[in-house]
Amino acid sequence: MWDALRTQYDKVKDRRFETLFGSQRAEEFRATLSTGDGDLLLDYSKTNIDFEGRALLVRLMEDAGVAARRDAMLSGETINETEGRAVLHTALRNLDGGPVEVGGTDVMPGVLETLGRMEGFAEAVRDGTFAGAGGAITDVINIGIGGSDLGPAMAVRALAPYHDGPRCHFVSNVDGADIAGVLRQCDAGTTLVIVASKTFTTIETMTNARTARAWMSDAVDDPAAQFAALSSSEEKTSDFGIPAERVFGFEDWVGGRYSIWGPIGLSLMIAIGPAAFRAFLRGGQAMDRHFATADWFENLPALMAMVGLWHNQVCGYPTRAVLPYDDRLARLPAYLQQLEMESNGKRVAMDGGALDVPSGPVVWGEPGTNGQHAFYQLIHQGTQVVPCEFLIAAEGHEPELRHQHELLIANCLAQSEALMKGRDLDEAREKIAGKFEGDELERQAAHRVFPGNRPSVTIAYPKLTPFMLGMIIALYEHRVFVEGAVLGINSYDQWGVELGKELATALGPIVSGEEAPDGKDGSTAGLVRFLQERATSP
Ligand SMILES: O=P(O)(O)OC[C@H]1O[C@H](O)[C@H](O)[C@@H](O)[C@@H]1O
Repeated sequence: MWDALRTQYDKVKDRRFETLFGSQRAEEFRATLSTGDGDLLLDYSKTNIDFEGRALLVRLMEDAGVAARRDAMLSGETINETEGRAVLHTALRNLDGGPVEVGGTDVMPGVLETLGRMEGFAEAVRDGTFAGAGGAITDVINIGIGGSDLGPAMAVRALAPYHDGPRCHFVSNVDGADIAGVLRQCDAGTTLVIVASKTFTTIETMTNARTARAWMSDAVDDPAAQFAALSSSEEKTSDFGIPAERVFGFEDWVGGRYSIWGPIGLSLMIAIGPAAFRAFLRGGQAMDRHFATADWFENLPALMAMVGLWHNQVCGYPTRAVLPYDDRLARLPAYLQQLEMESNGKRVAMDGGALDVPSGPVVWGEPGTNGQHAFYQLIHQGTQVVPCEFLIAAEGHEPELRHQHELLIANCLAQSEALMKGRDLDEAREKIAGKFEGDELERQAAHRVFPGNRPSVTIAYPKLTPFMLGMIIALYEHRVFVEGAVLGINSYDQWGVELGKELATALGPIVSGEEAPDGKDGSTAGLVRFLQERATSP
Protein backbone atom coordinates (compact mmCIF):
# COMPACT_ATOMS: atom_id res chain seq x y z
CA MET A 1 0.00 0.00 0.00
CA TRP A 2 2.90 2.35 0.71
CA ASP A 3 4.06 1.80 -2.88
CA ALA A 4 0.62 2.68 -4.22
CA LEU A 5 0.64 5.82 -2.09
CA ARG A 6 4.11 6.78 -3.32
CA THR A 7 2.95 6.32 -6.91
CA GLN A 8 -0.03 8.53 -6.13
CA TYR A 9 2.31 11.14 -4.66
CA ASP A 10 4.51 11.09 -7.78
CA LYS A 11 1.40 11.62 -9.83
CA VAL A 12 0.17 14.65 -7.90
CA LYS A 13 3.28 16.26 -6.47
CA ASP A 14 3.60 18.92 -9.15
CA ARG A 15 -0.10 19.67 -9.18
CA ARG A 16 -1.25 22.83 -7.45
CA PHE A 17 -3.95 21.66 -5.06
CA GLU A 18 -5.55 25.08 -5.24
CA THR A 19 -6.83 23.97 -8.64
CA LEU A 20 -8.80 21.14 -7.01
CA PHE A 21 -11.27 23.59 -5.55
CA GLY A 22 -14.34 23.21 -7.66
CA SER A 23 -17.88 22.54 -6.80
CA GLN A 24 -17.52 20.20 -3.85
CA ARG A 25 -13.93 20.09 -2.59
CA ALA A 26 -14.38 22.22 0.53
CA GLU A 27 -17.39 20.17 1.64
CA GLU A 28 -15.91 16.80 0.67
CA PHE A 29 -12.61 17.31 2.44
CA ARG A 30 -13.81 18.38 5.80
CA ALA A 31 -15.61 16.66 8.65
CA THR A 32 -17.47 17.90 11.69
CA LEU A 33 -18.22 16.29 15.02
CA SER A 34 -21.43 17.95 16.19
CA THR A 35 -22.41 17.69 19.83
CA GLY A 36 -24.86 19.49 22.07
CA ASP A 37 -21.86 21.20 23.68
CA GLY A 38 -20.25 22.49 20.50
CA ASP A 39 -19.02 21.37 17.10
CA LEU A 40 -15.46 20.58 16.08
CA LEU A 41 -14.58 21.04 12.41
CA LEU A 42 -11.57 19.60 10.60
CA ASP A 43 -10.83 21.16 7.21
CA TYR A 44 -8.17 19.23 5.32
CA SER A 45 -9.06 20.50 1.87
CA LYS A 46 -5.88 22.62 1.66
CA THR A 47 -3.74 19.54 1.02
CA ASN A 48 -2.84 17.55 -2.07
CA ILE A 49 -5.02 14.65 -0.93
CA ASP A 50 -7.73 13.95 -3.51
CA PHE A 51 -10.40 11.27 -3.76
CA GLU A 52 -7.90 8.73 -5.05
CA GLY A 53 -5.31 9.52 -2.40
CA ARG A 54 -7.89 9.38 0.35
CA ALA A 55 -9.22 6.04 -0.84
CA LEU A 56 -5.66 4.64 -0.72
CA LEU A 57 -5.17 6.03 2.79
CA VAL A 58 -8.39 4.37 3.94
CA ARG A 59 -7.17 1.09 2.44
CA LEU A 60 -3.88 1.56 4.28
CA MET A 61 -5.81 1.75 7.54
CA GLU A 62 -7.95 -1.21 6.64
CA ASP A 63 -4.95 -3.34 5.64
CA ALA A 64 -3.32 -2.49 8.98
CA GLY A 65 -6.41 -3.66 10.87
CA VAL A 66 -6.86 -0.32 12.64
CA ALA A 67 -10.52 -0.97 13.49
CA ALA A 68 -9.78 -4.28 15.18
CA ARG A 69 -6.89 -2.77 17.09
CA ARG A 70 -9.05 0.17 18.16
CA ASP A 71 -11.69 -2.20 19.46
CA ALA A 72 -9.00 -4.21 21.25
CA MET A 73 -7.73 -1.05 22.96
CA LEU A 74 -11.19 0.13 23.99
CA SER A 75 -12.10 -3.28 25.38
CA GLY A 76 -9.05 -3.54 27.64
CA GLU A 77 -6.88 -6.01 25.76
CA THR A 78 -3.13 -6.01 26.41
CA ILE A 79 -2.16 -3.95 23.37
CA ASN A 80 0.95 -2.49 25.06
CA GLU A 81 2.79 -5.73 24.43
CA THR A 82 6.30 -4.64 25.38
CA GLU A 83 5.13 -3.75 28.86
CA GLY A 84 2.31 -6.32 29.11
CA ARG A 85 -0.39 -3.74 29.79
CA ALA A 86 -3.80 -2.65 28.59
CA VAL A 87 -4.21 0.93 27.32
CA LEU A 88 -7.31 2.37 28.89
CA HIS A 89 -7.07 6.10 29.47
CA THR A 90 -10.50 6.14 27.78
CA ALA A 91 -11.91 4.42 30.91
CA LEU A 92 -11.03 7.53 32.94
CA ARG A 93 -13.58 9.55 30.95
CA ASN A 94 -16.11 6.76 30.50
CA LEU A 95 -18.45 8.55 32.90
CA ASP A 96 -21.63 6.71 31.96
CA GLY A 97 -20.42 4.22 29.41
CA GLY A 98 -20.85 0.97 31.32
CA PRO A 99 -18.28 -1.64 32.34
CA VAL A 100 -14.75 -1.88 30.95
CA GLU A 101 -12.95 -5.08 31.80
CA VAL A 102 -9.25 -5.75 32.24
CA GLY A 103 -8.46 -9.43 32.75
CA GLY A 104 -12.12 -10.16 33.54
CA THR A 105 -12.53 -7.40 36.15
CA ASP A 106 -14.58 -4.26 35.59
CA VAL A 107 -12.30 -1.27 36.24
CA MET A 108 -15.09 1.32 36.27
CA PRO A 109 -16.06 1.09 39.97
CA GLY A 110 -12.44 1.88 40.92
CA VAL A 111 -12.20 4.71 38.37
CA LEU A 112 -15.41 6.33 39.60
CA GLU A 113 -14.48 5.90 43.25
CA THR A 114 -11.15 7.67 42.71
CA LEU A 115 -12.90 10.42 40.74
CA GLY A 116 -15.31 10.86 43.66
CA ARG A 117 -12.42 11.06 46.16
CA MET A 118 -10.64 13.62 43.98
CA GLU A 119 -13.82 15.68 43.80
CA GLY A 120 -14.27 15.58 47.57
CA PHE A 121 -10.69 16.70 48.13
CA ALA A 122 -10.79 19.37 45.42
CA GLU A 123 -13.97 20.84 46.90
CA ALA A 124 -12.45 20.83 50.39
CA VAL A 125 -9.38 22.69 49.12
CA ARG A 126 -11.54 25.16 47.22
CA ASP A 127 -13.99 25.89 50.04
CA GLY A 128 -11.35 26.03 52.78
CA THR A 129 -12.45 22.89 54.63
CA PHE A 130 -9.00 21.57 53.88
CA ALA A 131 -6.58 24.25 55.04
CA GLY A 132 -2.88 24.69 55.71
CA ALA A 133 -1.25 25.73 58.97
CA GLY A 134 -1.72 29.36 57.94
CA GLY A 135 -5.33 29.09 56.72
CA ALA A 136 -7.22 28.35 53.50
CA ILE A 137 -5.10 27.15 50.57
CA THR A 138 -4.11 30.02 48.28
CA ASP A 139 -1.53 28.20 46.14
CA VAL A 140 -1.17 24.70 44.73
CA ILE A 141 2.20 23.48 43.46
CA ASN A 142 2.12 20.46 41.15
CA ILE A 143 5.53 18.81 41.12
CA GLY A 144 5.87 16.38 38.23
CA ILE A 145 7.54 16.04 34.84
CA GLY A 146 6.62 14.70 31.40
CA GLY A 147 3.12 13.28 31.48
CA SER A 148 2.78 14.29 35.13
CA ASP A 149 3.29 17.94 34.23
CA LEU A 150 2.58 18.78 30.59
CA GLY A 151 -1.11 17.79 30.63
CA PRO A 152 -2.22 19.70 33.72
CA ALA A 153 0.11 22.63 32.95
CA MET A 154 -1.28 22.90 29.41
CA ALA A 155 -4.92 22.51 30.51
CA VAL A 156 -4.73 24.85 33.50
CA ARG A 157 -3.45 27.56 31.17
CA ALA A 158 -5.98 26.71 28.46
CA LEU A 159 -8.92 26.97 30.85
CA ALA A 160 -7.83 30.08 32.74
CA PRO A 161 -11.26 31.76 32.21
CA TYR A 162 -12.81 28.99 34.33
CA HIS A 163 -10.45 29.37 37.30
CA ASP A 164 -12.20 30.06 40.54
CA GLY A 165 -9.92 28.08 42.85
CA PRO A 166 -6.46 28.70 44.30
CA ARG A 167 -3.53 29.67 42.07
CA CYS A 168 -1.76 26.71 40.41
CA HIS A 169 1.98 26.48 39.83
CA PHE A 170 3.94 23.79 38.05
CA VAL A 171 7.46 22.66 38.85
CA SER A 172 9.07 20.12 36.56
CA ASN A 173 12.74 20.79 35.86
CA VAL A 174 15.46 19.41 38.12
CA ASP A 175 17.13 22.80 37.56
CA GLY A 176 16.75 24.47 40.96
CA ALA A 177 15.77 27.65 39.14
CA ASP A 178 12.33 26.17 38.49
CA ILE A 179 11.32 25.35 42.06
CA ALA A 180 13.11 28.35 43.56
CA GLY A 181 11.10 30.67 41.32
CA VAL A 182 7.80 29.08 42.36
CA LEU A 183 8.51 28.80 46.11
CA ARG A 184 9.37 32.50 46.17
CA GLN A 185 5.77 33.27 45.13
CA CYS A 186 4.11 31.06 47.77
CA ASP A 187 3.46 31.16 51.50
CA ALA A 188 4.19 27.71 52.94
CA GLY A 189 1.37 28.02 55.48
CA THR A 190 -1.28 28.27 52.77
CA THR A 191 0.27 26.07 50.06
CA LEU A 192 -0.70 22.55 49.00
CA VAL A 193 2.07 20.54 47.31
CA ILE A 194 0.95 17.80 44.93
CA VAL A 195 3.64 15.29 44.05
CA ALA A 196 2.61 13.84 40.70
CA SER A 197 4.52 10.82 39.49
CA LYS A 198 3.14 7.62 38.05
CA THR A 199 6.19 5.66 39.18
CA PHE A 200 7.15 7.84 42.17
CA THR A 201 10.78 7.21 41.27
CA THR A 202 11.45 9.94 38.70
CA ILE A 203 14.60 11.67 39.89
CA GLU A 204 13.57 15.21 38.98
CA THR A 205 10.21 14.92 40.73
CA MET A 206 11.52 13.23 43.87
CA THR A 207 14.34 15.77 44.16
CA ASN A 208 11.93 18.70 43.82
CA ALA A 209 9.48 17.02 46.24
CA ARG A 210 12.21 16.77 48.89
CA THR A 211 13.16 20.42 48.32
CA ALA A 212 9.50 21.42 48.74
CA ARG A 213 9.21 19.34 51.92
CA ALA A 214 12.30 21.00 53.40
CA TRP A 215 10.85 24.43 52.52
CA MET A 216 7.54 23.50 54.12
CA SER A 217 9.26 22.07 57.25
CA ASP A 218 10.90 25.42 57.90
CA ALA A 219 7.50 27.08 58.16
CA VAL A 220 4.94 24.54 59.44
CA ASP A 221 4.97 21.83 62.12
CA ASP A 222 3.42 19.07 60.04
CA PRO A 223 4.57 19.45 56.43
CA ALA A 224 3.14 16.09 55.35
CA ALA A 225 -0.33 17.45 56.15
CA GLN A 226 0.01 19.82 53.17
CA PHE A 227 1.17 17.21 50.68
CA ALA A 228 -0.89 15.06 48.32
CA ALA A 229 0.37 12.37 45.94
CA LEU A 230 -0.79 11.15 42.53
CA SER A 231 0.76 7.85 41.59
CA SER A 232 0.29 4.25 40.59
CA SER A 233 2.72 3.22 43.34
CA GLU A 234 0.89 3.71 46.63
CA GLU A 235 3.65 1.96 48.57
CA LYS A 236 6.23 4.54 47.52
CA THR A 237 3.92 7.44 48.37
CA SER A 238 3.59 6.16 51.92
CA ASP A 239 7.39 5.73 52.15
CA PHE A 240 7.60 9.43 51.30
CA GLY A 241 5.28 10.11 54.23
CA ILE A 242 2.08 11.12 52.44
CA PRO A 243 -1.00 9.75 54.26
CA ALA A 244 -3.24 7.39 52.29
CA GLU A 245 -6.24 9.72 52.43
CA ARG A 246 -4.38 12.18 50.20
CA VAL A 247 -2.98 9.61 47.79
CA PHE A 248 -4.89 9.30 44.52
CA GLY A 249 -3.85 6.17 42.72
CA PHE A 250 -4.20 4.97 39.16
CA GLU A 251 -3.48 1.74 37.37
CA ASP A 252 -0.63 0.88 35.04
CA TRP A 253 -3.04 0.88 32.08
CA VAL A 254 -2.94 4.69 32.15
CA GLY A 255 0.16 5.85 30.28
CA GLY A 256 1.91 8.93 31.67
CA ARG A 257 1.26 11.06 28.58
CA TYR A 258 -2.42 9.98 28.61
CA SER A 259 -2.97 10.62 32.31
CA ILE A 260 -4.51 14.12 32.46
CA TRP A 261 -7.99 12.54 32.68
CA GLY A 262 -7.44 10.93 36.08
CA PRO A 263 -5.60 11.81 39.30
CA ILE A 264 -2.83 13.62 37.39
CA GLY A 265 -5.56 16.16 36.54
CA LEU A 266 -6.08 17.04 40.23
CA SER A 267 -4.49 20.49 39.97
CA LEU A 268 -6.79 21.26 37.02
CA MET A 269 -9.80 20.05 39.00
CA ILE A 270 -8.83 22.27 41.95
CA ALA A 271 -8.40 25.25 39.62
CA ILE A 272 -11.66 24.95 37.66
CA GLY A 273 -13.81 22.86 40.02
CA PRO A 274 -15.19 19.31 39.71
CA ALA A 275 -18.14 20.27 37.48
CA ALA A 276 -15.93 21.89 34.84
CA PHE A 277 -13.50 18.96 35.13
CA ARG A 278 -16.39 16.58 34.40
CA ALA A 279 -17.24 18.68 31.33
CA PHE A 280 -13.61 18.20 30.22
CA LEU A 281 -14.01 14.42 30.68
CA ARG A 282 -17.29 14.46 28.76
CA GLY A 283 -15.54 16.18 25.85
CA GLY A 284 -12.99 13.37 25.77
CA GLN A 285 -15.75 10.79 25.99
CA ALA A 286 -17.64 12.39 23.09
CA MET A 287 -14.51 12.04 20.95
CA ASP A 288 -14.09 8.40 22.08
CA ARG A 289 -17.62 7.55 20.97
CA HIS A 290 -17.09 9.27 17.65
CA PHE A 291 -13.76 7.51 17.11
CA ALA A 292 -15.29 4.13 17.98
CA THR A 293 -18.26 4.43 15.64
CA ALA A 294 -17.83 6.97 12.83
CA ASP A 295 -17.11 5.89 9.30
CA TRP A 296 -13.43 6.53 8.37
CA PHE A 297 -14.45 9.32 5.97
CA GLU A 298 -16.14 11.17 8.83
CA ASN A 299 -13.84 10.04 11.62
CA LEU A 300 -11.79 13.04 12.78
CA PRO A 301 -8.90 11.19 14.46
CA ALA A 302 -8.62 8.81 11.49
CA LEU A 303 -8.67 11.71 9.02
CA MET A 304 -6.02 13.57 11.00
CA ALA A 305 -3.91 10.40 10.98
CA MET A 306 -4.40 9.96 7.22
CA VAL A 307 -3.22 13.52 6.61
CA GLY A 308 -0.27 12.96 8.97
CA LEU A 309 0.76 9.71 7.28
CA TRP A 310 0.41 11.29 3.85
CA HIS A 311 2.62 14.24 4.72
CA ASN A 312 5.34 12.47 6.67
CA GLN A 313 5.55 8.86 5.48
CA VAL A 314 4.45 9.45 1.87
CA CYS A 315 5.49 13.01 0.94
CA GLY A 316 8.54 12.89 3.23
CA TYR A 317 7.97 16.22 5.00
CA PRO A 318 10.05 15.80 8.15
CA THR A 319 8.25 18.13 10.57
CA ARG A 320 4.76 19.37 11.37
CA ALA A 321 3.91 22.71 12.94
CA VAL A 322 1.02 23.02 15.40
CA LEU A 323 -0.12 26.63 15.37
CA PRO A 324 -2.93 27.43 17.81
CA TYR A 325 -4.52 30.81 17.13
CA ASP A 326 -5.61 30.64 20.74
CA ASP A 327 -3.07 32.09 23.11
CA ARG A 328 -4.25 29.98 26.02
CA LEU A 329 -3.16 26.89 24.04
CA ALA A 330 0.45 28.09 24.21
CA ARG A 331 1.54 24.83 25.87
CA LEU A 332 -0.35 22.61 23.41
CA PRO A 333 2.67 22.15 21.10
CA ALA A 334 4.84 21.04 24.05
CA TYR A 335 2.08 18.71 25.23
CA LEU A 336 1.78 17.23 21.72
CA GLN A 337 5.52 16.83 21.46
CA GLN A 338 5.38 14.29 24.26
CA LEU A 339 2.08 12.76 23.16
CA GLU A 340 3.16 12.24 19.56
CA MET A 341 6.93 11.93 19.63
CA GLU A 342 7.19 9.76 22.75
CA SER A 343 4.38 7.56 21.43
CA ASN A 344 5.43 7.15 17.82
CA GLY A 345 9.12 8.11 17.66
CA LYS A 346 10.21 4.49 17.27
CA ARG A 347 12.37 2.70 14.73
CA VAL A 348 11.24 -0.83 15.50
CA ALA A 349 7.84 -2.37 14.86
CA MET A 350 5.91 -4.48 17.37
CA ASP A 351 7.56 -7.66 16.03
CA GLY A 352 11.08 -6.26 16.66
CA GLY A 353 11.81 -5.67 12.97
CA ALA A 354 12.95 -2.30 11.59
CA LEU A 355 10.30 0.10 10.25
CA ASP A 356 10.45 0.54 6.51
CA VAL A 357 8.93 4.03 6.57
CA PRO A 358 9.78 7.08 8.71
CA SER A 359 8.51 6.84 12.27
CA GLY A 360 6.70 10.16 12.44
CA PRO A 361 7.48 13.85 12.17
CA VAL A 362 9.14 16.28 14.54
CA VAL A 363 6.23 18.22 16.05
CA TRP A 364 6.75 21.82 17.00
CA GLY A 365 4.91 25.12 17.15
CA GLU A 366 3.92 28.30 18.91
CA PRO A 367 0.69 30.25 19.10
CA GLY A 368 -0.31 32.57 16.30
CA THR A 369 -0.01 35.39 15.66
CA ASN A 370 3.35 35.41 17.50
CA GLY A 371 4.96 32.86 15.21
CA GLN A 372 4.10 34.97 12.16
CA HIS A 373 6.69 37.50 13.28
CA ALA A 374 9.34 34.87 13.80
CA PHE A 375 9.59 31.50 12.05
CA TYR A 376 6.78 31.77 9.46
CA GLN A 377 9.41 33.14 7.08
CA LEU A 378 10.78 29.60 6.71
CA ILE A 379 7.31 28.11 6.43
CA HIS A 380 6.47 30.40 3.52
CA GLN A 381 9.78 30.66 1.69
CA GLY A 382 12.21 28.07 3.08
CA THR A 383 13.27 25.11 0.99
CA GLN A 384 11.46 22.53 3.12
CA VAL A 385 7.73 22.09 3.25
CA VAL A 386 6.25 22.26 6.76
CA PRO A 387 2.65 21.00 6.92
CA CYS A 388 0.80 23.27 9.34
CA GLU A 389 -2.05 22.60 11.71
CA PHE A 390 -4.06 25.69 12.62
CA LEU A 391 -6.50 25.85 15.54
CA ILE A 392 -9.01 28.67 15.84
CA ALA A 393 -12.11 29.43 17.93
CA ALA A 394 -15.17 31.32 16.67
CA GLU A 395 -14.97 33.48 19.76
CA GLY A 396 -12.72 34.22 22.67
CA HIS A 397 -13.54 34.76 26.32
CA GLU A 398 -13.25 38.54 26.03
CA PRO A 399 -16.46 39.76 24.32
CA GLU A 400 -15.37 43.35 24.84
CA LEU A 401 -12.33 42.60 22.64
CA ARG A 402 -14.27 41.07 19.76
CA HIS A 403 -12.38 43.27 17.29
CA GLN A 404 -9.12 41.60 18.43
CA HIS A 405 -10.62 38.16 17.98
CA GLU A 406 -11.69 39.07 14.45
CA LEU A 407 -8.12 40.09 13.71
CA LEU A 408 -6.95 36.76 15.12
CA ILE A 409 -9.33 34.84 12.83
CA ALA A 410 -8.35 36.92 9.82
CA ASN A 411 -4.68 36.22 10.47
CA CYS A 412 -5.23 32.50 10.93
CA LEU A 413 -7.20 32.14 7.69
CA ALA A 414 -4.77 34.40 5.83
CA GLN A 415 -1.87 32.12 6.68
CA SER A 416 -3.41 28.95 5.28
CA GLU A 417 -4.53 30.89 2.21
CA ALA A 418 -1.04 32.34 1.71
CA LEU A 419 0.55 28.92 2.13
CA MET A 420 -1.75 27.49 -0.51
CA LYS A 421 -1.76 30.30 -3.06
CA GLY A 422 1.70 31.75 -2.73
CA ARG A 423 2.72 34.57 -5.05
CA ASP A 424 4.27 33.96 -8.47
CA LEU A 425 6.96 35.98 -10.22
CA ASP A 426 4.53 38.06 -12.25
CA GLU A 427 2.63 39.11 -9.15
CA ALA A 428 5.89 39.79 -7.33
CA ARG A 429 7.10 42.00 -10.23
CA GLU A 430 3.81 43.84 -10.29
CA LYS A 431 4.04 44.62 -6.57
CA ILE A 432 7.32 46.49 -7.00
CA ALA A 433 7.13 47.59 -10.62
CA GLY A 434 7.34 51.30 -9.92
CA LYS A 435 10.33 50.98 -7.63
CA PHE A 436 12.80 48.95 -9.72
CA GLU A 437 13.65 48.35 -13.34
CA GLY A 438 15.44 45.85 -15.59
CA ASP A 439 17.77 43.34 -13.90
CA GLU A 440 17.24 44.95 -10.53
CA LEU A 441 13.49 44.42 -10.87
CA GLU A 442 14.10 40.71 -11.63
CA ARG A 443 16.47 40.31 -8.68
CA GLN A 444 14.17 42.08 -6.25
CA ALA A 445 11.09 40.23 -7.49
CA ALA A 446 12.75 36.82 -6.97
CA HIS A 447 12.95 37.53 -3.24
CA ARG A 448 9.24 38.32 -3.12
CA VAL A 449 8.04 35.05 -4.67
CA PHE A 450 6.11 32.63 -2.45
CA PRO A 451 6.04 29.11 -3.93
CA GLY A 452 2.68 28.26 -2.33
CA ASN A 453 1.16 24.80 -2.68
CA ARG A 454 2.08 24.26 0.96
CA PRO A 455 -0.43 22.14 2.87
CA SER A 456 -2.27 22.86 6.08
CA VAL A 457 -5.28 21.69 8.03
CA THR A 458 -7.53 23.87 10.17
CA ILE A 459 -9.33 22.77 13.31
CA ALA A 460 -12.16 25.16 14.19
CA TYR A 461 -14.45 25.22 17.21
CA PRO A 462 -16.90 27.64 18.84
CA LYS A 463 -14.94 28.45 22.01
CA LEU A 464 -12.22 26.92 24.17
CA THR A 465 -14.44 25.47 26.90
CA PRO A 466 -13.51 22.54 29.17
CA PHE A 467 -15.66 20.26 26.99
CA MET A 468 -13.97 21.46 23.80
CA LEU A 469 -10.47 21.07 25.25
CA GLY A 470 -11.42 17.50 26.16
CA MET A 471 -12.51 16.83 22.58
CA ILE A 472 -9.33 18.34 21.15
CA ILE A 473 -6.98 16.38 23.40
CA ALA A 474 -8.80 13.09 22.78
CA LEU A 475 -8.73 13.86 19.03
CA TYR A 476 -4.94 14.06 19.14
CA GLU A 477 -4.65 10.94 21.33
CA HIS A 478 -6.61 8.83 18.86
CA ARG A 479 -4.75 10.30 15.92
CA VAL A 480 -1.52 9.06 17.53
CA PHE A 481 -3.17 5.67 18.04
CA VAL A 482 -4.18 5.36 14.37
CA GLU A 483 -0.76 6.43 13.09
CA GLY A 484 0.95 3.98 15.46
CA ALA A 485 -1.39 1.16 14.42
CA VAL A 486 -0.70 1.79 10.73
CA LEU A 487 3.06 1.86 11.36
CA GLY A 488 2.76 -1.35 13.40
CA ILE A 489 4.58 0.11 16.39
CA ASN A 490 3.74 0.11 20.09
CA SER A 491 2.70 3.69 20.81
CA TYR A 492 2.52 3.05 24.55
CA ASP A 493 6.07 2.33 25.70
CA GLN A 494 9.03 4.72 25.83
CA TRP A 495 12.28 2.79 26.04
CA GLY A 496 14.05 5.62 24.26
CA VAL A 497 14.19 7.73 27.42
CA GLU A 498 15.99 5.08 29.50
CA LEU A 499 19.61 5.25 28.33
CA GLY A 500 20.02 8.91 29.21
CA LYS A 501 18.57 8.27 32.68
CA GLU A 502 21.06 5.46 33.32
CA LEU A 503 24.01 7.52 32.16
CA ALA A 504 22.90 10.54 34.24
CA THR A 505 22.78 8.34 37.34
CA ALA A 506 26.29 7.08 36.61
CA LEU A 507 27.56 10.62 35.96
CA GLY A 508 26.23 11.94 39.30
CA PRO A 509 29.25 10.94 41.44
CA ILE A 510 31.64 11.98 38.66
CA VAL A 511 30.12 15.48 38.48
CA SER A 512 30.22 15.83 42.29
CA GLY A 513 33.92 14.83 42.28
CA GLU A 514 33.53 11.57 44.24
CA GLU A 515 34.70 9.59 41.23
CA ALA A 516 37.18 10.41 38.47
CA PRO A 517 35.88 10.69 34.91
CA ASP A 518 38.21 7.85 33.87
CA GLY A 519 36.66 5.63 31.29
CA LYS A 520 34.46 8.43 29.96
CA ASP A 521 35.03 9.60 26.40
CA GLY A 522 37.30 12.62 26.03
CA SER A 523 34.47 15.01 25.26
CA THR A 524 32.39 14.08 28.32
CA ALA A 525 35.43 14.04 30.63
CA GLY A 526 36.56 17.41 29.29
CA LEU A 527 33.13 18.94 29.85
CA VAL A 528 32.98 17.56 33.40
CA ARG A 529 36.38 19.12 34.18
CA PHE A 530 35.48 22.47 32.61
CA LEU A 531 32.26 22.69 34.65
CA GLN A 532 33.94 21.50 37.88
CA GLU A 533 36.75 24.01 37.58
CA ARG A 534 34.39 26.92 37.04
CA ALA A 535 31.87 26.18 39.80
CA THR A 536 32.53 28.60 42.63
CA SER A 537 30.20 27.15 45.26
CA PRO A 538 30.92 23.74 46.84
O1 LIG B 1 5.04 10.18 36.15
P1 LIG B 1 6.44 9.72 36.25
O2 LIG B 1 6.55 8.26 36.59
O3 LIG B 1 7.23 10.55 37.21
O4 LIG B 1 7.09 9.85 34.84
C1 LIG B 1 7.27 11.09 34.23
C2 LIG B 1 7.75 10.96 32.79
O5 LIG B 1 9.05 10.47 32.77
C3 LIG B 1 9.45 9.37 32.00
O6 LIG B 1 10.81 9.43 31.77
C4 LIG B 1 8.72 9.13 30.71
O7 LIG B 1 9.51 9.40 29.58
C5 LIG B 1 7.43 9.91 30.59
O8 LIG B 1 6.56 9.17 29.78
C6 LIG B 1 6.80 10.17 31.92
O9 LIG B 1 5.60 10.87 31.73
